[in-house]
Amino acid sequence: MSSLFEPVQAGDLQLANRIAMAPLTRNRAPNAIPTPLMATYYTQRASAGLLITEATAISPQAQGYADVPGLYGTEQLDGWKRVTSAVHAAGGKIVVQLWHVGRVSHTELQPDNAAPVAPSAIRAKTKTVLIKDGVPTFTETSMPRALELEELPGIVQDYRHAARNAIACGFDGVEIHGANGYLLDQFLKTGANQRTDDYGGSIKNRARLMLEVARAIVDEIGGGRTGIRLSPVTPANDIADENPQQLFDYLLAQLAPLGLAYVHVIEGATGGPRELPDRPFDYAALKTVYRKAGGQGAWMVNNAYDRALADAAVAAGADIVAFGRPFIANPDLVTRLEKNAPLNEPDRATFYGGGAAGYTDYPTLY
Ligand SMILES: C=C(C(=O)O)c1ccccc1
Repeated sequence: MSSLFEPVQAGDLQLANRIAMAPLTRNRAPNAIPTPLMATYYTQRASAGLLITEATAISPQAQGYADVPGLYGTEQLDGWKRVTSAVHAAGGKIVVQLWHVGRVSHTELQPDNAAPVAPSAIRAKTKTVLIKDGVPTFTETSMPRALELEELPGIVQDYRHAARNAIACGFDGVEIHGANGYLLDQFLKTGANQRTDDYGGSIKNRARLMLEVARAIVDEIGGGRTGIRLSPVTPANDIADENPQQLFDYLLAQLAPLGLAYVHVIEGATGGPRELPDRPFDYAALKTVYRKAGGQGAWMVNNAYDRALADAAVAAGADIVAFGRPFIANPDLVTRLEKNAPLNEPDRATFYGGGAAGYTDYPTLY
């Protein structure tokens, strides 16, 4: 029976163990430029089988929170090269999560203070983070405008270009952020997408943009270096769909032939309950659909896992378990899990914004 602590292959990625660090937004990249402190932070956690970076904007339009990194400007790429070099020197593997926030943004963060973009002009009842007088401040998102059909190929190109940049920066691959009510998830789901053109209405049409992006990235860097993150039933950022099981069965069947390195599935509400009585979902059935359609990518599971739950998931067939908040406070989480050692508790007050406090100052066991 597989163990959390044994090596695993995910596409082209040979991982030392089955523990991944989930993407964690930390708002510590002023002007979207990764800092030396970020290189320290990721390197401290390099014992993870796979590091997945915090969500990283593919373009200025893709930005939705203050001080989150980008992957489209020279200084940003130089910052990321410092991160990947340091992680590789420590023996780690790292992929970057490619992000377009869509409607989860604010005019203050958009080029020319424009309205954020979305599949439809429907405001998300959620908040984003602006920095006001140096203080991270949760602020209502702005009313978005609906993207014109003619704009969509350009967004697909932005994803392709970001994937090319990622490899040039030394990343081992990319993770497509298709979850948590951001742009690609907005197009997928009926609560945010009420278009009447080829990108709205039917399940096939609503999945179109996500699949065009996935195919473009696979064409650019290869499926073996491409993962995707999905959240079938999360309510994050005011997202919902009328029939998630049918929607994701279709999506996974279409993703199966792409040879992806992994499929990363958030179970339940992101950072919240794993079971949602009003939003039932059969994850095992979804994995079966993916495998029956020929999908061979590693199956990565996430949300509120601990050692016992992770062992059970791996015994039941999960290939990788992603841990989020535990990695914030425990840079040596792999060792602590293996030894069933106590975990440091994360300080929520320093999750978003700031400097070394609550970022690189958590103690290790040894
Ligand atoms: C990128 C995020 C996600 O995927 O939920 C995020 C953004 C801001 C705060 C927490 C998480």
